[in-house]
Amino acid sequence: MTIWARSWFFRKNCQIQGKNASQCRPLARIFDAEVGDFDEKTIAKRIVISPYHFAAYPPNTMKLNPQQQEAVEYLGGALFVLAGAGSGKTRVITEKIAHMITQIGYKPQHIAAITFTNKAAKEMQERITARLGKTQTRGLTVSTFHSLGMRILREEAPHIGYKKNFSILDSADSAKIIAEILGDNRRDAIFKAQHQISLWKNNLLQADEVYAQCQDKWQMQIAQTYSLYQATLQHYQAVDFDDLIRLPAILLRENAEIRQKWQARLRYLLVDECQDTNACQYALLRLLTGFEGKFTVVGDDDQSIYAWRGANMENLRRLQDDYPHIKIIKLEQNYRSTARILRVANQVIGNNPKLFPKTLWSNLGEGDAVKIAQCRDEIHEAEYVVQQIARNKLIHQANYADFAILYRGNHQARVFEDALRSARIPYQISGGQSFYDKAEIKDVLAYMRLLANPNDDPAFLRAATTPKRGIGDTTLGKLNDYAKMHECSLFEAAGSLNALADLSSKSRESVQQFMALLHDYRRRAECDDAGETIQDLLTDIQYENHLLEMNAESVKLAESRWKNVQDLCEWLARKGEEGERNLIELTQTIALMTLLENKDGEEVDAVKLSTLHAAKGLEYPFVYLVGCEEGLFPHADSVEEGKLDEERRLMYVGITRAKRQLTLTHCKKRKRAGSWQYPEPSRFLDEMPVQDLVFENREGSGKLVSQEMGRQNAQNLLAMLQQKKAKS
Ligand SMILES: Nc1ncnc2c1ncn2[C@@H]1O[C@H](COP(=O)(O)OP(=O)(O)OP(=O)(O)O)[C@@H](O)[C@H]1O
Ligand SMILES: [Mg+2]
Repeated sequence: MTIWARSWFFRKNCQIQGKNASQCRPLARIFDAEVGDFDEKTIAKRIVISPYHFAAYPPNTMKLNPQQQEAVEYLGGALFVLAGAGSGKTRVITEKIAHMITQIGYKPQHIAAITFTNKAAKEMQERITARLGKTQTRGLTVSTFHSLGMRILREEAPHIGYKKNFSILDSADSAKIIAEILGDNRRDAIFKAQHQISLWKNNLLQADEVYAQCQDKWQMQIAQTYSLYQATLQHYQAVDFDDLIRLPAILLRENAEIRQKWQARLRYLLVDECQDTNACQYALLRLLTGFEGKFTVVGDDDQSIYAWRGANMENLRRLQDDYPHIKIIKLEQNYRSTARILRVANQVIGNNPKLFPKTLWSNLGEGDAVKIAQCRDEIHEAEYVVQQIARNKLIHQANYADFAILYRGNHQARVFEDALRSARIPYQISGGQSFYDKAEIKDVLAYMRLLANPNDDPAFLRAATTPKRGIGDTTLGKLNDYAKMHECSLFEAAGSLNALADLSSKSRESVQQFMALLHDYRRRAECDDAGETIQDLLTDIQYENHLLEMNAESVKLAESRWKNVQDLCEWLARKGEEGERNLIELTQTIALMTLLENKDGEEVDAVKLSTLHAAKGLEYPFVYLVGCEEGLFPHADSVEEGKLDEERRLMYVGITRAKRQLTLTHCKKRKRAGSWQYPEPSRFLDEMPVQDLVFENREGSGKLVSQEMGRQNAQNLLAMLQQKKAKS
């Protein structure tokens, strides 16, 4: 049996796969010599014994195809690599960086690669480091637009009226500010206002520019809210998520000197997933690359799924207007999925209007038919999927990490978690509640923010009251009144003798003790490692005890929360060892991670549970796309708002995550908001080529019906689907 080496962009840097370790090791060494500088231990870690892959894939050449090669070598000006899913766009970016450094002589510090998530950035960085070694990649920027924006802001903050220790507010903090301005606590109203402000910001519109565009009274009110919100942020020396890109873009647009400085610093930009850039990100790209257009962007219009966040795939078309000489390279070979999976994907997306026509083919063989399974309800659906995972793992001797369960909304995850837990199958959730969104992490972060930036009132409010220390609502109310009257921060108010004079002696003492603690740790933060400082602070405030008291009903829960805090401290300590000791910068970095995604966990062998949005760019041998029902996927709101095309692109993204086997499930009934609903199967299932599908129905007992009966049921279902189609 032959053994071969496969590169994996997203799961690990490199894996050598073979029948057993002794077969792999010699190859790993050869591979190692070719692509990286791994030590023996790393090689051992990278060996994955998986006869499943062994049987499933033809030997995979690492060689780029001619179009990829052309894209890698082209440095004549702006380049747009336009291609469908799994065609190696992301690979082109990593290979191009390697090529530019090793063959052309670019200095790594002059190159910046922009990815969509921190996780993708981390993986790309690891991949390039494995390819070129640490020394050759020192100084290379691989980050998200937000991280790059933060870097620019950190350096240029004074030019836009900010100090370098600005805070980054999370969405909950900004919602609170908006609620206060609106004088409205209804979640819907706040969310709508927040969303509108965010859209304006992402379209690079300043508060005073939006008035002219307002179409109704509500918009006028939100425009006013936007102005006040921005003034509040400035007062707190804080920025929100959108500002991280908007402010640098405005700064570079208006200040030629700073623009030239950054253009000289970042001489070549490579952007992955460019179909999801919004107006602000596009403006930043243009401002950083100048008229010469020294950039490569890669993207797929069929995978644009972030319009709700202001992403605009018209940017892809604008590229051609803004850079008339831009070179366009199309990649058409898909290296990820079997032909049947690809046909299903192509036919579904074929129902959308085409921005750029392209074809996609694969030579990985026909593969298995795509399975459509009907389940009784969501519990049955979860049991079915888990059963299939256990079965396939055994048959194909696959790893757990080869399986992904993808869904439209986070709320769908819980039943799958329950089923996986009872089957004792390890799993990892991504795209769900972020590690950094957890209350205990936000508590610690509030202290860090306050130590870094005492003007940060939201952080002051949280820290002052966690753990409880005798500073109650009345005291905070009085401090707040004083701060408003004197236009100062709560921190300044709490330090003012005049403000304290208004408090009872007990409250005054509590505030003074709190202030003494802050002063003490602010001094320490200036010279000590952030990790040590925070660890000592947590001991001082007896934070572990606080968690035990708050979770008196479950010691286990308290322990797991404390463990999360310890994880954060370990992360800080690790950063300290790597030379990043500055509390201000670390706080900003963590805040950004809060806003973007989960904690970067160690890659473990576990089934992945993910929203479809969070699965972008990733790939798995076995994919279960669950809840394919009208109302859920496509989502009822999208249908109502006429955003079916975007839902269809999301389906395309989901289908194209699968390498070998794809199963789509739907339920006959589902409990929503406490009552049973009987949804129709998703219209996207009707759009799939019948010859590439098999239908699997299950009888009441939960046992699989015989193959023959299954076929019979499939015929019935098919007839039903066709009837439905004819009716519509
Ligand atoms: N020339 C090639 N030979 C063999 N495998 C390749 C080649 N190019 C890419 N691949 C593999 O194909 C898979 C898909 O590549 P990649 O993730 O770069 O595609 P993509 O176009 O970025 O996909 P997506 O649109 O989902 O982001 C990866 O496993 C990658 O290693
Ligand atoms: Mg990609």
